Amino acid sequence: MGDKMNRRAFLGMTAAGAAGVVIGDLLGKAQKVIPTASNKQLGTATASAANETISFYGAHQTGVVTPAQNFANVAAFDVTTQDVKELKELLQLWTEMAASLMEGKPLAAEPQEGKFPPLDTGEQMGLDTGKLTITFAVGASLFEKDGVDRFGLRSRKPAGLTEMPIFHKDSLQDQLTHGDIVIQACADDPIVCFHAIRNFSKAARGVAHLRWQQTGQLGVKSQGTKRNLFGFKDGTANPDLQDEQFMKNNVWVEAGDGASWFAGGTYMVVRRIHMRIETWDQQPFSDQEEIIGRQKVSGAPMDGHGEFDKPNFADDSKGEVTALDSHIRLSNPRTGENSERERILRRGYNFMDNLDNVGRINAGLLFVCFNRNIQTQFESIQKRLTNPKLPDKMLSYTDTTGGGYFAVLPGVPSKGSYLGQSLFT
Ligand SMILES: C=CC1=C(C)c2cc3[nH]c(cc4nc(cc5[nH]c(cc1n2)c(C)c5CCC(=O)O)C(CCC(=O)O)=C4C)c(C)c3C=C
Ligand SMILES: [Fe+2]
Repeated sequence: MGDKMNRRAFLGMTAAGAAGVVIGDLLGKAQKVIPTASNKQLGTATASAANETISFYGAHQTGVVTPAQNFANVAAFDVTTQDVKELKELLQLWTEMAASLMEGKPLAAEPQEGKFPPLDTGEQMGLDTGKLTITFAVGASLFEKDGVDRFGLRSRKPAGLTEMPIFHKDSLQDQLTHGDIVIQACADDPIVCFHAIRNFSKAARGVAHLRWQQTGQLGVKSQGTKRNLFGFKDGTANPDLQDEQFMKNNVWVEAGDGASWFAGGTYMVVRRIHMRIETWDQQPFSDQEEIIGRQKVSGAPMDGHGEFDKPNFADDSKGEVTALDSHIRLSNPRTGENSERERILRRGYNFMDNLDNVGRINAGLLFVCFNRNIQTQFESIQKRLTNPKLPDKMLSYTDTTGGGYFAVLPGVPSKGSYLGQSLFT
């Protein structure tokens, strides 16, 4: 009850958002900041000269073509309300919150009047926003669950948005898989990411709750392409983030692709891939390179010298230089016209979650990729990697335990609009 009233109060306060007032401004004016010793000393996040912020507003959401920040927190929610009005209100509230957080503004610096918990939990105060991006996406279950058209949205589901299938050798755990809504928070500070997810969850109480969440990180001061936990450079063959033509062709959904409300969105694939670190660490150096299909130190292809040299598979049809079942050769055989059309934008993070229940290191890759068509891009690649007749050599060293398929909502063009607005109109 308290939470519901709290959210209503928040929404009431932000009703002015529709008239173009952002939460941070509004709360900044409506609620005075107590000049405690700590915030006097630290100031608000926006006060820092080094504070780099990214605008929430635009035709596309951020966190897709944004260069990967050092930390990520990806969280999936189950929507518990059956009332579409409450779902819409939650998306409106999250819109205002996300815009404010990305600007480095606190949601509120002060307890509310009366006996309510503070609107902002506060652990980010004094921290740089760290280029925080917050990306919202929805799963197939939001449109239809167990055959039920829960919110009258069944007919709006983009055709390519299915529940993530179980691929060969997958070990999906229900509590780490799927979800009605996913929020990806990325920033150069892990507490900033955590703070965002925590406050979205807090604001959702009674309407949606966390189903799973996964943190991830990259090397903080590494030079060049970051490495995964097998010790290889990961991202070398990724498209150039400045390549707008590639993003238009392979990442952003267009109105003609199907559901017109989804234009400007993209499909997000998440795979929580546990890596059998202890087994991998016993493999000879040369075997590790053969499995990946690249040189470990430089990241160069097996037949090249520099990281960005192009492998020449055409002159190696028997796989004597780059094994036919190496990871890069199966991921991108570089034959036929499909190769370019199939290309995805990868944006993964390493995860390190202590030990599992039998004492093995519980670490791996939080694989995230964005693509315009899951079936002809991600799935086409994934099916080659998991083809039982010639599986990716790397498959013996990984177990995929969670993730899902999600539709990243189109961007919010300006203040006063909200996430998913086109879905409801
Ligand atoms: C289905 C898509 C992919 C999954 C799942 C996947 C998992 C995965 N990958 C690595 C490590 C590397 N991957 C590399 C390249 C690469 N991987 C995919 C796709 C998937 N990977 C693609 C499309 C490519 C690019 C292929 C190309 O065009 O050459 C590399 C090489 C360096 C690079 O280009 O990034 C590494 C290393 C791990 C560890 C992993 C799961 C745990
Ligand atoms: Fe890969």
